[in-house]
Amino acid sequence: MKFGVVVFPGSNCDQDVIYVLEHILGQEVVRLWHKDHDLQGADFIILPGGFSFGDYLRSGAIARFSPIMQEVVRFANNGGYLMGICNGFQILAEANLVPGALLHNENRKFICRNSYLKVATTNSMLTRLANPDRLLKIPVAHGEGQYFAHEDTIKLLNDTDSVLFRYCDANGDMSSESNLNGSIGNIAGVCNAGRNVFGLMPHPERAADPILDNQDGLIIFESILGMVNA
Ligand SMILES: NC(=O)CC[C@H](N)C(=O)O
Repeated sequence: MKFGVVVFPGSNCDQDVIYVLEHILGQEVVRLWHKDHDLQGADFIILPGGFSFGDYLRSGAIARFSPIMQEVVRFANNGGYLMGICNGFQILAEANLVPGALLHNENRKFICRNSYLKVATTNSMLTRLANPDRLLKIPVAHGEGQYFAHEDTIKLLNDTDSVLFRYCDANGDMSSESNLNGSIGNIAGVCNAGRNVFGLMPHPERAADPILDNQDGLIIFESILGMVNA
């Protein structure tokens, strides 16, 4: 599979995701500058994490108007696969490619720590190989990660099995203390109605290299590829 990783001014997780795809998973990756208009034939586009345009106005609010987003929107509307991680998720929400919005964390603090996640569905390209009985430990690092949507949208997401991940604690408990940023329904990741656009706040690329002693994020990339990297 050929991956395209979009780089905006202020992206800072592009190289991490490229490293995982190329060196851990042996995939072909092209780096796409935000001013480009050509997705270079990529089969799967990733908007990586970071602080595009310094998070001015709102995280993702300016990047959403970068020239390449015209192509990205067209690609997604034609069924192309697209994943936004953290700032990438914020850009997808600003572009209305996934439902909902990412607000400032409830405690108004930047949160940088491991999160524990429940895989809410295996009915998605990102989670199809995951074991729903096993929690994932994946780092988060964000100031604006509180998922919010109108209650009708939340109902629709639940009814259509479109919530991918929910925050919990190390025991799988979903009480309010385990909801690290105050997201509605502990939502940490969602997909769109077409199930081809995915957004998540945790950083699976930061939990994929054996040297880090935590490869819980790898199952997301392996699910995308439809194969376990033995
Ligand atoms: N790690 C990131 O992608 C940071 C996300 C975003 N800029 C925030 O602080 O909310």
